[in-house]
Amino acid sequence: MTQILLDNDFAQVTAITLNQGDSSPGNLPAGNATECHEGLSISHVHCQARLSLYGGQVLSFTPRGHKDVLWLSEQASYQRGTAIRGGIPLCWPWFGAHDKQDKQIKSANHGFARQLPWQLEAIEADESGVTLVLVLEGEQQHPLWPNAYKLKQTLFFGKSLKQTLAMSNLSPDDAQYSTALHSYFSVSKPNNVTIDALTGVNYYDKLTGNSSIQQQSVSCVGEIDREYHSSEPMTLVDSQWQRKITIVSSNCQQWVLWNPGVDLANTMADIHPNGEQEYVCLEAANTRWQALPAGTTVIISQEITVTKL
Ligand SMILES: O=P(O)(O)OC[C@H]1O[C@H](O)[C@H](O)[C@@H](O)[C@@H]1O
Repeated sequence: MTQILLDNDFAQVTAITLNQGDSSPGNLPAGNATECHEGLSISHVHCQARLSLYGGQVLSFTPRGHKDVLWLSEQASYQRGTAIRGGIPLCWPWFGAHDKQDKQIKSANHGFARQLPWQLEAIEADESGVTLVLVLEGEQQHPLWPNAYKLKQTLFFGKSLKQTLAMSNLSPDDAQYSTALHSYFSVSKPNNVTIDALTGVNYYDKLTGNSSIQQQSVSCVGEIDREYHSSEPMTLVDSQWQRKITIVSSNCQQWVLWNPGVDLANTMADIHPNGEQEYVCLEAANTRWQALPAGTTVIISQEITVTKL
């Protein structure tokens, strides 16, 4: 039975179950996976959206009159111990592979926050949109990051999507974090996408290990995996779908541009055939260690807006 969590003049929020094969916003899945995650479906006059409590992960955001802004794999796994492929995974408390990773201590790529169940703390809705607060708290979660911590994610779904992540170090010891709001943007084809604001920006190419300056307009066609050192707003223009997605971040020093390309995607069980032709990841990130002193809170955020060309 569908549980309605909020129902007022402006919005309805319902609890849903997510499992494999379910990629349509707001629908109850008919899949037959052995495991599944709890999710929320949001319907507001300005948008439809969906998220997973596992990972505290936004999966879909569809402002009225537009296609979904986010891409979600049809073969995403909804099993514990794996991350959900698509939407906006939260990479925390480290981005990518932990640099102290060794054979003794295994460390998941992109940290543990995207593979833990978050708690829903609050829901509100008014004429401008729906606000949700999700929380993840823990201590001794991982040998490489034992500090007591609290993450508070505030999501506003309206004409735009506003995402704020407050990271608190609750322990008496200083810590460091790196992070990314790892957005998978749904596009007609990576080849049809331009991101002019990356031109002229210094970047580190994870595939070659070299740093360079982006001389011409960047191609979003994979395989590409780069950290651009810029905190400027980005606009991803899709010439075929005649729309642009603008992302404004705060307190993030990099943008990560990633698409696996066909050969790597074919080795990834959770990307459906040709799925890599349907998205570009542009991630608001702090890819290098940042201070998170004992007893402090650091906040990062992004706002995502889609408009017709
Ligand atoms: O497969 P995942 O662990 O979700 O990582 C997917 C990708 O995320 C980021 O964009 C990184 O820059 C890539 O190096 C990585 O391959």
